[in-house]
Order: sequence, then structure tokens, then C-alpha cells
Amino acid sequence: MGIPATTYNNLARPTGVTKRRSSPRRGSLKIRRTRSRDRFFWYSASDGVSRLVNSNNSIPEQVNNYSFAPSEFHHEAYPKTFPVGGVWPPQQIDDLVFATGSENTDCVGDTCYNGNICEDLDCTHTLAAWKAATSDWEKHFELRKTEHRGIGVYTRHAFRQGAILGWYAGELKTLASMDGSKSDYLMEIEIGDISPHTPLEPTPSIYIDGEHKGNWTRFINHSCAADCVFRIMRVGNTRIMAVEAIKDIPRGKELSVDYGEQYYGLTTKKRCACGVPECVERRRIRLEKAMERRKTAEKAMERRKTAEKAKRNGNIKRCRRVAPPILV
Ligand SMILES: C[S@@+](CC[C@H](N)C(=O)[O-])C[C@H]1O[C@@H](n2cnc3c(N)ncnc32)[C@H](O)[C@@H]1O
Repeated sequence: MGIPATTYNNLARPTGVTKRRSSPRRGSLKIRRTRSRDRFFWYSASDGVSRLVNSNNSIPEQVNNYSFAPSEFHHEAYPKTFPVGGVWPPQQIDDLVFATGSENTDCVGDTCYNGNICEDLDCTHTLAAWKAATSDWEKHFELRKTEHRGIGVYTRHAFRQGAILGWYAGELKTLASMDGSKSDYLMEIEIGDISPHTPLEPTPSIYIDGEHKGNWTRFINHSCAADCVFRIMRVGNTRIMAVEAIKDIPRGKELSVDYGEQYYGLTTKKRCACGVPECVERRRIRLEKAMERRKTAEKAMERRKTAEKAKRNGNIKRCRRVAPPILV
């Protein structure tokens, strides 16, 4: 469950667009703000304009922050990769996502939408400044309804490869605190020392749940030819999951990341609708066709063998059944 570091692997079933509780009032232009922010979909109002709303006919709130409930961590053991003497259970955000062991992790700096990355471990960049810098996201990106993939994010201008476009915001949760519930908007991020661990010693991680309190990045869809990645970075001392452009991205293009083979793969039940030439679904179709051809060839071979055998057996039988020759 959740999105492991750098990919969207293991995301749960969609809840956002498909499972809405009730329909919005049709023909009304009054889109009220309510406290509920879940379950997003598009609403065509009487003026013909589609607006992003949720089941309460309200505009989903964009929360560009980490939300934190200390009580959710009380039952959790002290993470093995935290340095001795850390604050546990965490009382504030930085007790949990303090960039411990991030000697090699780049800082996004105070600015956004460019490729200026800070490598100074003792820098004074702050999450507050970063949040302020990313709050104008609507100048840079637009949420639009896609044909088969729910809501997507489109660029309002071009970006260069290497630009940091934003960060995955949401509620910080542990696996235990989620109590088995799944959401499509879960992102897993490692905490503590993220240097390589043995498979027997998995790196502790927490989940950023963007479903109810998230920002625009929760709407980035998957593509098998993605132009962005989720990358663990830091803002000063705070660890974040940044969105980085891995290609030059033109204006008007939909942003995408690769959710990973465990989400859209040859063995998964979910079907990708990204439609690019290298899409896993095309590979699946090619493989299925090849398997079909192989099966057909095997069946034909089997039929030939059976026919040959029958012919041989039939010949013998016929010989047996033949009446004795009539001698004249
Ligand atoms: C994190 S959400 C992305 C935002 C989502 N489109 C929405 O409207 O809320 C992930 C969900 O989006 C949809 N999705 C994303 N990429 C897709 C793709 N390539 N093909 C089909 N569905 C996709 C799936 O329903 C997936 O479970």
C-alpha cells in the first residue's frame, strides 16, 4: 500500500472520481465551500464551464502542507534508522520528517519551478519559505479532466529538464494508523537514515495521504513514458517528496510519473490508459497475441500428431477389418 519512494507503486484502487457519494446539483453556479474535501470529479455548470468539485458540491481544498496528528504515532516503536536521542513519539512535523541521514540528499532551496538545487547540508532554507514559493501553483499548472484517467495536471508554460515542480503534500500517517484502509493518494516516503539497508531490515517509512488534505501533485497521472519523477529531497532540514521534470516539458502537456510495474504492470489487474507507444498495455497485447499464436501452433501440432496417429491406427484397423480376398 502507498507509493514507495520515487514511484507510485502499490497505489490502492481509485476512490476519487468513480466512487462519489452523490451527484452535484446540476445547472447551479453556486459551488459552495464545505468542510468535506474528498472524492473529486468534474461538474459542468449551466454556463458550460467544467469545474472541479467533490461530492458536496464544493471546491476541493488545496492544502499545501504536511498535516500531522501526534496521537497517531504513540503506539509506534522508535524507528531503527533514527539517531539516538531523537524525539519520539514525534511532537511536530520535523521530529518525523527531519532530514536525518540526508548527507547526499539535495535541497530544493527556497524557489521552485527551476533547476537550482542546493547541496549545502547546513543551508537555512525552510519549509515555510518553500510553501510560500509553491503556493502560486495555479499560475504554472492547470487541473483538467482527462478522457480515461480522471483528473490530470497540465502545464501552463514550458519547464526545463531538472526543474523541481512541486512537492507531495498531505497528512502524515503510519501503516498502523491507516488501519488497513487504502487510498489512491498515498505516497510512501522513507524516514531516518536512507542509506542502503538489507532486505531483512526495511527502511522505516511513513505515508503522505493526499486524499483529503493534499495539493495539486496528487492529480499527477501515470504514464509509461513519464516526464516527471517523485524524488526524495529536503528543504533545509525537512524531508520532502519532490516532483522533478526528467525531460523538457512543453506548455499544455499533461504531467506524468511512472507508478511502477507493481501498479501498472504485465501481472497487475489494473489497466493503464496512458496510450503512449511504449505503454505496458501494448506490451501486454503483443504478449497475449504471441501466446495466442503459440497456443494455436501447439494445438495445430497436436491435431496433426493425433491425425497422423489416427491414420496409422486407422490403417491397421482397416487392414484387420478387410474381408478375406475373394479368389476367382
Ligand atoms: C493518484 S490518482 C491520480 C489522479 C486521478 N486521475 C484523479 O482523478 O484523482 C491515481 C488514479 O488515477 C487514475 N490513473 C492515473 N494514471 C492512469 C493511467 N495511466 N491509466 C488509467 N488510470 C490512471 C487511476 O484511477 C489511478 O488509480
